[in-house]
Amino acid sequence: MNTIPAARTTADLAAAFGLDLRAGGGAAGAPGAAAAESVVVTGVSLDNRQTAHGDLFAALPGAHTHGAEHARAAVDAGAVAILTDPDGAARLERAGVAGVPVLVAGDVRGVLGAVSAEVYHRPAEQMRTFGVTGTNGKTTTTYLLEEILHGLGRSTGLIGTVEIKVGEERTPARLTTPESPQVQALLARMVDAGVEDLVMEVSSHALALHRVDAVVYDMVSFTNLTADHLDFHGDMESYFRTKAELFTPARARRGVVLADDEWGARLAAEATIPVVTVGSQTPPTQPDPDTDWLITLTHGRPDHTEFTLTHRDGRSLSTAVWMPGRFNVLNAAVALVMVIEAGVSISELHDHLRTGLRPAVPGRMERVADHPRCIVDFAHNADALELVLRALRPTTKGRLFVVFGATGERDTAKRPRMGEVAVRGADVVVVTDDDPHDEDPATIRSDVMAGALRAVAAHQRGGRTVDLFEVAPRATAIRRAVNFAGPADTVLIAGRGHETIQEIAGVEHQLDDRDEVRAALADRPLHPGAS
Ligand SMILES: CC(=O)N[C@H]1[C@@H](OP(=O)(O)OP(=O)(O)OC[C@H]2O[C@@H](n3ccc(=O)[nH]c3=O)[C@H](O)[C@@H]2O)O[C@H](CO)[C@@H](O)[C@@H]1O[C@H](C)C(=O)N[C@@H](C)C(=O)N[C@H](CCC(=O)O)C(=O)O
Ligand SMILES: Nc1ncnc2c1ncn2[C@@H]1O[C@H](COP(=O)(O)OP(=O)(O)OP(=O)(O)O)[C@@H](O)[C@H]1O
Repeated sequence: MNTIPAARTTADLAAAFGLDLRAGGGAAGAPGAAAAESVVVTGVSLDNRQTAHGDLFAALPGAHTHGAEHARAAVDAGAVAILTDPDGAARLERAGVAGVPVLVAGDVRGVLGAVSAEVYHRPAEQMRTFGVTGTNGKTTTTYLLEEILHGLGRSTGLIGTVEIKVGEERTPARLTTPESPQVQALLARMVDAGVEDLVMEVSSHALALHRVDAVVYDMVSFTNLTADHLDFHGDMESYFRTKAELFTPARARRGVVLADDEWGARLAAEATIPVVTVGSQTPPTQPDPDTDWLITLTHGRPDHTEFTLTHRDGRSLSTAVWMPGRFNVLNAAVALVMVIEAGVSISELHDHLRTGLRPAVPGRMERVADHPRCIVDFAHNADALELVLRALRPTTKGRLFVVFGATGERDTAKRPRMGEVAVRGADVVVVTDDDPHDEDPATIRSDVMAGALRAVAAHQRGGRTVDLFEVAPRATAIRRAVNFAGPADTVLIAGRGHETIQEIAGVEHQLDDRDEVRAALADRPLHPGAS
């Protein structure tokens, strides 16, 4: 619900965005031309199931349907005007949808962000905005940023994969970056709730699908780019170019780029906004001597890593991040540099940094139990899986188990690669289901197994043994791994993190990896350990 007095007439919107205003498509019962011009719009929606009274209903062409097919239902739900493309307008006319004015644009997605921002009174301009992009690390970095900003006494709002937070109010998220009407409505609610800083994940889908048009972030960051979402982007080059769009003046004012990988280095060189670079000097990567902020890992402990961040000009800070994995130091460094480059001095951060950063990120390296140590993580591509296994190895006294699968109807190329890295990094590999969606789970598992088996064969030649199992359903796989593990072992359950719904053939099943671990441990009296 938007409590900002959003109000724009259809004539205002038509004039501002060059839209063709039609009085109800000429159908019987349509308002006259004058009436059509003065209809007041108080919100925007693009799904009839989320339409409220006073909304402009954006009827978009989609991969499955045209929103115009749902316009009648949207009007019944209270929509007072429709924004669509010429095809949509023709559909409305054919279906005899009447009674509300129709605004026509050549490319509805192309104008929707700006239209939504206008209807909600451009809320992004009324707070400080931070956006984070990258294949991995967006969610973690946003929670780190939120923690740092809270430490400074700021009131924050957060939009990301796990949840949406407006002040104290928390709602589970459906997309990493919502569609533009929801983004603008949320931002308006945040302004209303007194939020000073917005912290938000910006996915590559969001950039390609215009979900954050009309938001010019004050500070953006890039964590990394690795193979994922190639079903949508086609190849790494176009995936990179989509992400790089965030580092242009139309979308952001300043940026922070983690330049450890070739993509980061290239982004820093090609960005058309001022950017600072962050780099680490831990082997195997060597930072560019021109790196602005250098990360040095000082002490790796089982639960936290201490590190120092030094600017070329001599400024320096030391702190720790209480999440396992070198990659979480990088996430923490990016979050800190974003805040510092936004104008906060290191001395202002001092008290907070003394205790280190301890964000509670649901389903990200979340330690669910000890003896065996059971960790639930969201690693769902080959790079993340490899890094997580590498991060857990030094603190695993016994064997390292991994239970994971791959998502259905998404990037199929990553499946065998995930199988390979699991075998390379773990001692016991259990391949199971992730979210199959409408794809046959057995086919997905066999794609993952193909890579895993190749890697097992290679390892055997090298004299190392890895136990490989295929177990479904997922709850059984978790149970087997937990039962089989000894107290000194580590069991990583990867891929679903915070998620609680598993979709199989259109049916949603309740499944929370963390609950499954706890249940399995509860049935294992010899090795109690659930925390
Ligand atoms: C590939 C993609 O992003 N698709 C998005 C696209 O779906 P689509 O083209 O299939 O839409 P459609 O189902 O044909 O519907 C067309 C229009 O009719 C409307 N409609 C449809 C049915 C109905 O009953 N009523 C109705 O009004 C829809 O809202 C839509 O506006 O438009 C829909 C609504 O506008 C989005 O919800 C949908 O995201 C889907 C759910 C999705 O899964 N997207 C993922 C891939 C995504 O965006 N992921 C990124 C990245 C995450 C990461 O980094 O890991 C994210 O930001 O979440
Ligand atoms: N900087 C990083 N580099 C590589 N891997 C990382 C990094 N940070 C986190 N990861 C791994 O990737 C997983 C996803 O992390 P996170 O949720 O923070 O990223 P994300 O970009 O939000 O992912 P998604 O867009 O899929 O939601 C983590 O569970 C961890 O395994």
